[in-house]
Amino acid sequence: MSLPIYLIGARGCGKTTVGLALSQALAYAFSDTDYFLQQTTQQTVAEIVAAEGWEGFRRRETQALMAVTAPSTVIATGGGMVLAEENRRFMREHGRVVYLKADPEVLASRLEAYPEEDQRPTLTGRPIADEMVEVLAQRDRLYQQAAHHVINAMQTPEQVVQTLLQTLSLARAS
Ligand SMILES: Nc1ncnc2c1ncn2[C@@H]1O[C@H](COP(=O)(O)OP(=O)(O)OP(=O)(O)O)[C@@H](O)[C@H]1O
Ligand SMILES: O=C(O)C1=C[C@@H](O)[C@@H](O)[C@H](O)C1
Ligand SMILES: [Mg+2]
Repeated sequence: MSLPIYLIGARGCGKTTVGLALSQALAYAFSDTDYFLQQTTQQTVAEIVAAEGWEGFRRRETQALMAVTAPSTVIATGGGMVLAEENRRFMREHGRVVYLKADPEVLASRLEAYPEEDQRPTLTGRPIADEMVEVLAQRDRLYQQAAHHVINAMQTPEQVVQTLLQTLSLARAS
């Protein structure tokens, strides 16, 4: 059995989209911490945050990360998973961690096209483009710190999957 692969990065970088395709290419299982939370609570992110605040959501997110961790699994994490040092350490110790990195303008244009506000309630109260700049300014360092590999996520999903496959097999060989 192989170590889990954790995909990290900001909202819209493609963790869910690319993660599912990568799992199929590797014949791995696929889990998504946001989806896991939605299924286990029967609530959207927006509903959890309204009831328990972001603090409550973050607590649940840490539990979700541990619950979905399993061998031969691609795990799409929530965009804020790296905020807790505990989560960064857990992922690095239990698997391979890949940061899907993209510029804020690219992320904002993807999210403006498909906001999915139930799953992505505002983090700052500011327009998406401004929020993305602010969030990346705060988190880029944390994504870099947590990651074993950094991948350019501003390619088509198919290209991102190919880059991931190459990067992960090179990593295994070295
Ligand atoms: N490489 C890509 N090129 C173009 N569009 C993409 C790419 N990856 C994802 N998208 C699109 O961007 C949107 C967000 O993608 P996705 O839900 O996979 O992001 P995410 O990283 O899982 O975000 P979140 O942190 O909110 O869960 C979707 O509409 C998806 O189709
Ligand atoms: O970037 C974030 O903080 C978030 C990203 C989403 O995946 C969800 O986990 C939630 O909307 C929070
Ligand atoms: Mg996602």
